[in-house]
Amino acid sequence: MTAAVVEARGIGRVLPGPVPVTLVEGIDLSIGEGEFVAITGPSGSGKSSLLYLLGLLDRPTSGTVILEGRDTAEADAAELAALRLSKLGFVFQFHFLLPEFTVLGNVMIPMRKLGGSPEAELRTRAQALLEDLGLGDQAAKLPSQLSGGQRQRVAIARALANRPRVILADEPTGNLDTKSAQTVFDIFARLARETGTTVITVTHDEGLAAQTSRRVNLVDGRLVTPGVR
Ligand SMILES: Nc1ncnc2c1ncn2[C@@H]1O[C@H](COP(=O)(O)OP(=O)(O)OP(=O)(O)O)[C@@H](O)[C@H]1O
Repeated sequence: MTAAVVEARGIGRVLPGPVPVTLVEGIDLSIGEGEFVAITGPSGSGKSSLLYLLGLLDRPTSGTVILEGRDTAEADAAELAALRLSKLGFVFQFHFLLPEFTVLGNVMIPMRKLGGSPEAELRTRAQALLEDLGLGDQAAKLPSQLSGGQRQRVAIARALANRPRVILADEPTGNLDTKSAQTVFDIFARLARETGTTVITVTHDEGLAAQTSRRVNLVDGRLVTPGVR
């Protein structure tokens, strides 16, 4: 078996307060290279919370997340930010593209942040990513000139900018029509299959979840095996 890319060891997240709120608890997971995983479960079951923990956007209050064999429990905020920038790519329900930047400019933002390559090389790589996602002729446009489905594909290109090991997506099709939603899942499946990128996506769409290679089902913040209560 190949080594895990992302591993959760007994992770839980409790929001402190007079009445503490448990978002997730006791999650053990090991996700390998090129897996395409759907996190499913009823509304409020903790899907987004789990995704944020796996994506190092939030810290567990118990347990730990291991990324490519590295225990992130001791990492400080700057180290977590560096890991997110270089190893992870995020796609959300809303595209969060910067409206004043062109499509190409948006894809180049994480590349510039990471640095280390000449501008011309970044430009070429961003253009190639857009072409790969069927957006080659949209590079000079502003996000406002694109359709919702195209904007989400730009957001995927931006998530792929620094060649992440893992793409984490939170209801990436929640705002899209059926056809655009299918395109997003086709892209994810191809990325996983052809490039070995691990894709972890939250979805409440059963038809889309069925297209992934693995389901992680949550009920009340805990993992359950589908069909077993
Ligand atoms: N900041 C917060 N304060 C209080 N409760 C919260 C907070 N964040 C999340 N919760 C609660 O924790 C639970 C898990 O939330 P989470 O968003 O992870 O669930 P989800 O499965 O992604 O839900 P949905 O499908 O509706 O997006 C929910 O009951 C939610 O209301």
